[in-house]
Amino acid sequence: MIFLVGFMGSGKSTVAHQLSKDLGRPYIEMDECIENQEGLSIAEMFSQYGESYFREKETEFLKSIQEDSIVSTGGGVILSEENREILSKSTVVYLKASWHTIVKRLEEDTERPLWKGDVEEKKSRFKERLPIYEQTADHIIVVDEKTPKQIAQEIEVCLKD
Ligand SMILES: Nc1ncnc2c1ncn2[C@@H]1O[C@H](COP(=O)(O)OP(=O)(O)O)[C@@H](O)[C@H]1O
Ligand SMILES: O=C(O)C1=C[C@@H](OP(=O)(O)O)[C@@H](O)[C@H](O)C1
Ligand SMILES: [Mg+2]
Repeated sequence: MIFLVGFMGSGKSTVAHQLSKDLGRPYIEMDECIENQEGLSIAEMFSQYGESYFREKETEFLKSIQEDSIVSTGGGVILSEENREILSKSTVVYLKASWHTIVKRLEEDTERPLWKGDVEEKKSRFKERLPIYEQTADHIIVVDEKTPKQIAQEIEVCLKD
């Protein structure tokens, strides 16, 4: 299993798709699978049942993955110790994006419930999470100013090491 982790907008979903094509390996988009299982969008889960409900579903899903695949996680997957424990049994690749890159990419976003409102709040979430991504990762790929194809190629190189 290869887990892609990183902040919202770092490109986990985009790069998982690219990497899957390049390596000819299946990929799993966690957020989408949870949405399909629940029959609700993530935004609806947050507004109807709260963030903690989504986090429970995230952990349940993580535990249920069987197929050896490339997994695009949600940005908050590293928050729980239990999740980090599961990730630590596989290869974890952190897509490291600068704050500037994240803001540029998510400028138009209206889907992500934790990418809303006060910019300082969003920035402090970004800063709080940075060390956790770094501690959880086996490999760190800086993604700023790179195309998904370039990023996938860098990942392929470090997976061979
Ligand atoms: N390497 C990249 N260069 C430019 N834009 C990108 C890149 N990777 C992702 N994006 C764009 O950034 C946004 C967030 O990407 P996404 O893959 O959904 O990130 P994540 O899953 O980490 O939240 C999307 O609009 C996507 O098209
Ligand atoms: O960072 C987070 O806490 C979240 C990130 C989202 O996924 P992306 O990282 O793919 O945007 C999604 O799981 C949910 O909105 C919560
Ligand atoms: Mg995503």
